[in-house]
Amino acid sequence: MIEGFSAEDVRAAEEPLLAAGVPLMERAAFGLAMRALAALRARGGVRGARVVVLAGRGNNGADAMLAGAHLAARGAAVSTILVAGSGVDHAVARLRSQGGRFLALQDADDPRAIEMCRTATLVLDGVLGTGSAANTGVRGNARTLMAQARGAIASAGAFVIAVDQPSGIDSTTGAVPDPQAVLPADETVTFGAAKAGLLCEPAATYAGTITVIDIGMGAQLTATAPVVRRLQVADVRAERLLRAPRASDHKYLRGVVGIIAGSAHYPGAAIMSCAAAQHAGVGMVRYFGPREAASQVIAANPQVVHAAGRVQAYVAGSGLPADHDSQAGADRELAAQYSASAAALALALGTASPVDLARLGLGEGAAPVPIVLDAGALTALPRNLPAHVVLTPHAGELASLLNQAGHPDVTRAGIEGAPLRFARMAHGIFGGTLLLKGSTTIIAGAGGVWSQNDGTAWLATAGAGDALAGIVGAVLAQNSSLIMTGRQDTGRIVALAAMIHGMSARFAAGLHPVADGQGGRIDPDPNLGRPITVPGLIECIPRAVAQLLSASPDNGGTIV
Ligand SMILES: NC(=O)C1=CN([C@@H]2O[C@H](COP(=O)(O)OP(=O)(O)OC[C@H]3O[C@@H](n4cnc5c(N)ncnc54)[C@H](O)[C@@H]3O)[C@@H](O)[C@H]2O)[C@@H](O)CC1
Ligand SMILES: [K+]
Repeated sequence: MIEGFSAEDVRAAEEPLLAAGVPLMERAAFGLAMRALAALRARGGVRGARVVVLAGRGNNGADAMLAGAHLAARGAAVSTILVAGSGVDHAVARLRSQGGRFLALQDADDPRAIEMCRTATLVLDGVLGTGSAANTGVRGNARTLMAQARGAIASAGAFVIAVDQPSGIDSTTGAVPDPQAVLPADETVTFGAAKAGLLCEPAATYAGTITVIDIGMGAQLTATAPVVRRLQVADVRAERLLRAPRASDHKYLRGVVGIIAGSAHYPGAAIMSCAAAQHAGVGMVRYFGPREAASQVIAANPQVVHAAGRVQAYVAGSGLPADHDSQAGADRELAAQYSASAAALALALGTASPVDLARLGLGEGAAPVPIVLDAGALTALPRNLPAHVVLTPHAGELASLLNQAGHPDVTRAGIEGAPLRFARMAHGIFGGTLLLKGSTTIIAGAGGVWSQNDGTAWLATAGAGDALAGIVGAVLAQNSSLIMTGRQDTGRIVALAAMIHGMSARFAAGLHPVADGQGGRIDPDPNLGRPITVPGLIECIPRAVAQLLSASPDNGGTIV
């Protein structure tokens, strides 16, 4: 598990160690230098390599310069641009003593600074760290330089390491107030613990590979709640989050998912959602929909059962239009789908009427089960939903939900610029467990916030969300009794679903899974991969499940 902390909490954890004289900065700089050396060795060697240090006047710049001194001692040509005109004295002196050269920036347009960047092999971005004013981005001369240097550094093909964080991002929220002045990094070498903002969009896009350098403050943070967590392959195994079939299992014990999706006019979402759930390893998928749609679903997935009856989790709304009234008025099938979806939500809330239960093929006294509300089911939601009601909007759908909830100014673009903030806000309003789709998936629930980034940009394709809804339904069904008895956090299980979805997409794109953080690294596969289709992704779900299951014989959960 990767835990992302607020900059404030990391700084608070550092304080007692600093007071005790622990050389945190030396440790940070040494770890940074080791990563920089590895990057240089992979690019033709250290001796004679041209390293450019962009140093602000705070400790972030000092870290970068002290690392620069290690590199200079090993033969690299290290040039430092002091973007604020000066820097921490002892770090300047150390680097100078190793032969480092300096340019104290007085004029933001100084051509010498851009020229240095244009010929760099490696750039260390040490302009701003956790001490920066969060909501402004880089300012002054430093801003002008960063904005101009981006192009020069890109044309040099230089490897960029962000020191602690890319300068100008909000390391707690992941906001990027001034994207034009942020230098995209190939790697972020962060100290002590991952900062939450590195795990959240849009900042995550600028961070590249994240490497956490242990500077000995882990113990200080154990009592601190992380802002976000990220589930990794090893956690799924260690916590036995996936249930492998047992010899004594039959199909009902392996989880049954009920899918209320699509219609005769919109069968694709139902086909994909059912197929995804089936491939994720449940015992049965029941399809709730009109006969004509069902025949298409079954033609594509012959094992799907078109009969109402008992399930351990529902998925409702995929492939159903959001504007119920205008659509359903003209289409009786859609109207029936909406009312089945409403009945399943009522069951989850414990308020189902006999008519609702009959619609779902259930008898009196049927117990609540988890439900996923997707696409057309994401409208006019009640508040204070229990955790086992999972909402899976994309940014546009979340904007509509928040607009309906009395926040007319919230826009899709606004949410994309601050997904963590809006996911928390929506969870605060609606309760339940919220999965906000995006290049990084944010899950906000009663047990905290998860940020999963297991996929690939190829995943931005129609139908990927339908597959996700099916996978979420499958893992909820498999963990239904644990969730409904409070023995498992719904958010953790939804994070697992996002992980299966992302891994499947990477396999379909010919990529390896995102590397597992061993040695403190989160390493994306450098290959670009290839286009994927949603059926291709679905075919790869069993491979993702198998990888996550290995060494995870049984989660001990019973599905009833
Ligand atoms: N506190 C500690 O014990 C440790 C801190 N470390 C490093 O120290 C960093 C934090 O250092 P600081 O607190 O000195 O802060 P920073 O180095 O992040 O920056 C503070 C300085 O930047 C300038 N500044 C602030 N906002 C600005 C803006 N918007 N535009 C341009 N300039 C701006 C200010 O002049 C201020 O002096 C961490 O990110 C990490 O790199 C590490 O050395 C590990 C130990
Ligand atoms: K930085």
